[in-house]
Amino acid sequence: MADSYRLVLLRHGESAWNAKNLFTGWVDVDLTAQGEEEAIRGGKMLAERGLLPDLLHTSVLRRAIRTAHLALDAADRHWIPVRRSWRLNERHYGALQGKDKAQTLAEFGEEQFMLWRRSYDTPPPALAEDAEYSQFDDARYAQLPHELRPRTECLKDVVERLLPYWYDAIVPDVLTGRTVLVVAHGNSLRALVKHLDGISDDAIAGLNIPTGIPLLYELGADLRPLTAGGEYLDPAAAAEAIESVKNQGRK
Ligand SMILES: O=C(O)[C@@H](CO)OP(=O)(O)O
Repeated sequence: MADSYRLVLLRHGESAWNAKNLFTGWVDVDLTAQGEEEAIRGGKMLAERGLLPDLLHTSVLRRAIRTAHLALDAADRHWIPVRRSWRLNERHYGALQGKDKAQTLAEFGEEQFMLWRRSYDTPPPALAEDAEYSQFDDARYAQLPHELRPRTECLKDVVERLLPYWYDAIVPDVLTGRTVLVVAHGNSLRALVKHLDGISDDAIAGLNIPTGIPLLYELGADLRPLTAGGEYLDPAAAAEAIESVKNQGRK
């Protein structure tokens, strides 16, 4: 058995709706030109640190799939095996999908806005199955039993749907001793980091993940981080970007 294992987490680069400040969730928006640059830069950081991924896991959303491709291409690792799962998708934002964050804050006030954005167990109102920004009948979820298709999710729901994939698909890859890259989303990665670092339901509200900056976790034999919180490959850029994610919605 190896002494330690390597896991790299990467949030997709800036998306079109990140740039417009809209709640996104499961809406399948693309990267902006800046998001593409972030992805390429993320891949270069991996190569410069000698952290060449051997195996890739992504969500089934375009912004994560394209970020992974651009990053791996930049690191000359575009050929590695990949598995994708809806369980790595962004948190489903319910009826907030497509809504402007600043307008939502102005309409509902700071407390409700932050409860919806960052509380562990308060989901936004459910989205009707036939609403404009519903993914209920999207072909990529056709194999998913009706009752598993979310209409809204809080972070607790994300932890519960993500962990089976962590244990059944990602952990076996990590235990091979190869470098595993997971490209996903702000809130699905918050759910994974909560699990890895054992962060409390209250404290997770204060944790934000920046776009496009690889986060390295060295895990011990018990699959717990050797360094709490892992290591951002560009800590200064990460600190700055974390502040801006935290303040989204505020002018
Ligand atoms: O809109 C979303 O899906 C997420 C990530 O962009 O937003 P937030 O950071 O507000 O949870």
